Amino acid sequence: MPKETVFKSFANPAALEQDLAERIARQLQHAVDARGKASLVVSGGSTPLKLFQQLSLKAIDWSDVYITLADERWVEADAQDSNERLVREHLLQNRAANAKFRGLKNMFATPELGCDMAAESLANFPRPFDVVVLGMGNDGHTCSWFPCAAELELALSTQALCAAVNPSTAPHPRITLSKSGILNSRQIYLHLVGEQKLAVYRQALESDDVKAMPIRAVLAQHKTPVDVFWSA
Ligand SMILES: O=C(O)[C@H](O)[C@@H](O)[C@H](O)[C@H](O)COP(=O)(O)O
Repeated sequence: MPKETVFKSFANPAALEQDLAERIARQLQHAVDARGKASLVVSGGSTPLKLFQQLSLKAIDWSDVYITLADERWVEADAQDSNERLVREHLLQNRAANAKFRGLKNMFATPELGCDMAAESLANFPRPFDVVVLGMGNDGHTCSWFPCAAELELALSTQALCAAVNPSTAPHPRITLSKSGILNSRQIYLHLVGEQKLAVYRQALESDDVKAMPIRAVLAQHKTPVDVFWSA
């Protein structure tokens, strides 16, 4: 289990989003006050959209906040399935429009070719990352660490910041932050909504077989605090 696991349960997603947005904003501002700038890593998917909206309204020094993605589909930045598009439309709005955003997709044809450049583009991000917000799929993936992917082992073992992944169970080639990249953080939040995600989370706690459920790479470690925020 992580060194400081907290499980917070909420009656509805709105209550969770309000609380989590407040926590993240406080931690980002604290990082800016302490070190001059802050870094935030967010996930795509459907779960965080309203959290992004809440966060975008917070009155913090957004121009000192560096934001990137936990993973990205290798599609154009304005494509429907792009996590960058999602972040631009939902997070980089209101007060957060001043944040410094760097996506992971670049001009290379494949994530394999674009991996090094994606990592280099994050060179001026404060590390450890101040806050990382992760989601989880019903197959136990987080980031783009898909159980089925041939590249999973590399994504979990490389010391490089980024890895390419070609999942057979999800659309698009992907680029993902590696396990070492994600765990080099001051705080990880796992954001889960609904009974099914709760059941998957409980299942993940039952074993340490990371290949079967890669979220275990985050849950079964002692380096970085993980707070689980779940709502019905
Ligand atoms: O780009 C992505 O898809 C993600 O970063 C991914 O890891 C996501 O967080 C989970 O698949 C949960 O997705 P939902 O929030 O849609 O359930």
